[in-house]
Amino acid sequence: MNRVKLDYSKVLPFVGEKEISARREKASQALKGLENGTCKGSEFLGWLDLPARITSEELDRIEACAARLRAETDVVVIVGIGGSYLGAKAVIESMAGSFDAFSGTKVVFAGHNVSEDYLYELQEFLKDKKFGICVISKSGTTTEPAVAFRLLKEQLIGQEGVQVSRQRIVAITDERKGALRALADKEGYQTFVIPDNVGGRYSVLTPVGLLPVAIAGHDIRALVKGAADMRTYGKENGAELSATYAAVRNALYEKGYTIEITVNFNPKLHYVAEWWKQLYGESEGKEHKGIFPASVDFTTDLHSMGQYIQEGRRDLFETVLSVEKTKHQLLVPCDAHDLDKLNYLAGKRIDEVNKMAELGTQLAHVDGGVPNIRVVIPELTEYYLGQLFYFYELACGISGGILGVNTFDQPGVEAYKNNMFMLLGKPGYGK
Ligand SMILES: O=P(O)(O)OC[C@H]1O[C@](O)(CO)[C@@H](O)[C@@H]1O
Repeated sequence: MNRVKLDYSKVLPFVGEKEISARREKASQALKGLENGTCKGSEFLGWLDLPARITSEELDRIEACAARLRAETDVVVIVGIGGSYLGAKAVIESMAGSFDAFSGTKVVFAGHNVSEDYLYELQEFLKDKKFGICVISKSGTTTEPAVAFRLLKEQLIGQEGVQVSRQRIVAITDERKGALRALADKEGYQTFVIPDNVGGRYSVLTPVGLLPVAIAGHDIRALVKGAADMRTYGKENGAELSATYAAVRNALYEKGYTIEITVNFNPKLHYVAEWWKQLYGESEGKEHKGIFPASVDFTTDLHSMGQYIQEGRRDLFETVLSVEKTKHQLLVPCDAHDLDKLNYLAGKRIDEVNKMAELGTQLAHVDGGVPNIRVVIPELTEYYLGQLFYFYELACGISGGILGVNTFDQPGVEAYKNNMFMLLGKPGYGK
């Protein structure tokens, strides 16, 4: 099986194999805790075998719903925040053409902020369009998507009437409880279920990620297959890939490298890093512990963040997402006058320039004292994204186990919500 690979050779000048092996033992213990359900937060382990559990009938149902919405609408608004939008956004941004949005995109996002101008401008954009809404919330009560959904539902009813709106709204939420479940059942919306035992940041392979990706016209069966193959591969070798990444990053953390920067050299991966930041930040940032997840887009950000990474505080390490094969081919043109002195590149693939920038940057940052992990993705397809998602999910479960936190809860997210509710005068939240 051609697969995602891990190269931690550029970490060894900072932490030796012995230190990494010591964490591998902890990783094996953490993996056992996941596999036999004895870890903290074990009520949220539904993601572990999710890829194999997804039935062809469920994929059929998701694809049929996507086809219906694609046929009936000009655009579908995906309403959700955190894990209820980042997985879908990551796949869609990775698979879409860089300028597709300018030639009529099929999906737009809302509910991932509570910006008045964003929502106003979205409503203006939708005024002359036949649109659908895919509203996603596991709890069914998160404020940002709820505000966006209230606005968009009202607009859809205003533009198309109640009956049509009921056909154009699909809800993805809890099977039985929550405000969105109650509303969807009352209005008769088509619904899909987020399994109780799958947390939001682990839900990309549930309808949360799969339906928006299918609406956008991408291959959800390949996405699931990639994740399933990575699960199978892991079962055959003690989750070697994920356990190694977890062991290496924890060995670095224990040596004072407390910030991990996920780097891409392909801008389409920007939202994969955003998805990764929630997965790792919300899983590990507890008890005043955890590696802070950051991200940069190279070589773009080498012209903004490059100085800090090269010569700032030495508490950083990088994980570079490297896509081996580009989708297209393009050569540097030759110029008769060569006034820009670029003819030394003439005839070379643009990707060769990018790959040498990647290697040159890794070498410079290692020389500057920044350990470098490299995750190699054969090519940017739904299949390899599925592998990558599962690799990161399993590694996160293991890494949180090594850190000793409950990887699967997120108590800290309630603090801002309670203050916001109190400040907004929500009943029962005091003054
Ligand atoms: O799907 P929901 O319940 O609206 O939650 C959205 C996001 O908000 C969080 O609960 C944090 O507030 C994340 O864990 C989750 O992915």
